Amino acid sequence: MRQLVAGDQWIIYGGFASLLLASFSDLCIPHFLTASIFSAQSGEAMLFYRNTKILLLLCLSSGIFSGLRGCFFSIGNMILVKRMREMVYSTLILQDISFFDKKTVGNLTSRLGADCQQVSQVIGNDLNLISRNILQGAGTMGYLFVLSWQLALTTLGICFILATVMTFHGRYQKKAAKSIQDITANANDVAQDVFTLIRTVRVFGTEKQEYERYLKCLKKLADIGLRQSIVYGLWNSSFSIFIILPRFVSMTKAIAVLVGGASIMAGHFSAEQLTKFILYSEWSIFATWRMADNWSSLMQSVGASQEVFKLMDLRPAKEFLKGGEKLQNLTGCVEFANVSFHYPSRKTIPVLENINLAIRPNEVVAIVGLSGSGKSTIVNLLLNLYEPTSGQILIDGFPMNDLDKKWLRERIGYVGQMFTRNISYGCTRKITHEDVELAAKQAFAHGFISSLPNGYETLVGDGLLSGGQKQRIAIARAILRDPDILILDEATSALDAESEHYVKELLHEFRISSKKKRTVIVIAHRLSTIQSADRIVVMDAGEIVEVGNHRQLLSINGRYAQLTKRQSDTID
Ligand SMILES: Nc1ncnc2c1ncn2[C@@H]1O[C@H](COP(=O)(O)OP(=O)(O)OP(=O)(O)O)[C@@H](O)[C@H]1O
Repeated sequence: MRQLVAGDQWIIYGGFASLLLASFSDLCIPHFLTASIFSAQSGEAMLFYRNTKILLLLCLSSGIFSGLRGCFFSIGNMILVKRMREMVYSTLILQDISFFDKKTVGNLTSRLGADCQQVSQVIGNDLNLISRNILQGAGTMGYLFVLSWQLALTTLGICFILATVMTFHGRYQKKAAKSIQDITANANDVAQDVFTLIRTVRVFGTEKQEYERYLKCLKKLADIGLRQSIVYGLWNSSFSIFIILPRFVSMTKAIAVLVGGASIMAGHFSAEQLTKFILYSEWSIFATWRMADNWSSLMQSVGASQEVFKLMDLRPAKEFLKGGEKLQNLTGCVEFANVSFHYPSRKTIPVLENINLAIRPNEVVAIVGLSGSGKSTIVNLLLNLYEPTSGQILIDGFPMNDLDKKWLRERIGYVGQMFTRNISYGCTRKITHEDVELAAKQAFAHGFISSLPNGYETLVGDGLLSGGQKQRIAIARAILRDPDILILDEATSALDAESEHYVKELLHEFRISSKKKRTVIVIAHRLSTIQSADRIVVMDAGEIVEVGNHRQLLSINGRYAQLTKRQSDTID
């Protein structure tokens, strides 16, 4: 064994000072700034080993990785924002809009929050720590083999056992994390649902049931959390078997002292080498353990981020992939040629069957029929929210698929059943405040808008306006867009009789007085509102059963006549 020589005391003092500084700096100064110089490992190193090159290298690598950690955190945060952006964008432009029929808003917002954070955790923390520990573990293990391959094999065996337990533990954590994220998303769904429908909940007195529904999700979460803790405890105890009370009594140390002591007695090994060996082996085991810990965290993140990646991989709608043709002049001729359709979420149930319908420019066509007969689905296809399963839709004689979808949508005005957004929403042409006000006046919305505290600057939320007011805003929006094809889907259902009368007149004038041709498609349950339409299309169970004007349809005494009679009976 090497004797202490002059100057060694400075190494010992330096070691102590370094350890003190390391403890102090860990408390007061960001770790990554100090770790490279004053890490606890370098203090230990100076105390016990003098300047071994490998040790310095390890300390340096530890420092560099600690330093890099700050950068990784920033990168992680940047990636978090990027992932959130990508997820929202890919969801907004996705081709299969029926995705939203399966996923709820609460579910998506949960993915956006918790799941995206997990993705950033992988990048910002886990990957960096794992690579640091792999480097440290491999470095120390290499040096252990240089010191004594027999003793190194003992340490390698322990590391191998830890790595095996780590693999199983990691797999479990990945599964558990996925379940946790899914259940959290469900819990968010329940909460969102209840808060959105709070009026219904109050009216029906179902507060307790809703609370219990939420509690059920939380209980599931607590169960998984408990199982996770037990598994983590088992994993930790497997480590403690090898390192009991870290740094004091160690099983590895005991084995090393036993085998190493025998080697020293036999003169194959020096005491200095044994000391180095014990500390290096401890270091390599700690590196394996830390790696395993980070691995399980990585697996948790991977499990939790699966849904985010699935969302980002959604196929975007065609209009976001390719342009398509823009017609110079759109006359508003719409033709459904043998169109059949079923919703992607209900593939076995046909909603439209062999629809053939040609709508001429400047024509007002009303679509009527019982609830669920497929009226809104026709509009959904025309708005290109879905694609026909067979057949095609032609616009001015061009297959709709070949046209630039964004351009086409700008030319379609849509007044839906309940849609709350400001008047200028989605209007691409240049407009002034006067244009907005004029449209609002024409739609009989100016009066109530002016009485709002912020007037035209009001942000329109769901709870602010009545059904009729929302419809008037939607009509004003359609007027402002000045579309070539106007679709009114139950656009006047919530209006009082007087407003409805004026709005109907306005829409009529809007079509006639305009210099350009404008096609109007109206869906209405109240048949009195569509009597003046040029043609009325009667639908039943996804098929067109009658076409003609009001008088013609009454004279054939078919489905339309039946519907009209039932409605007038109800009124009487
Ligand atoms: N997103 C959807 N996913 C699956 N099925 C749907 C979807 N939307 C509508 N359906 C189904 O398609 C059929 C036609 O619905 P659609 O909304 O077109 O009827 P409608 O005639 O407009 O009814 P209403 O007059 O009540 O608005 C119905 O059976 C309905 O259940």
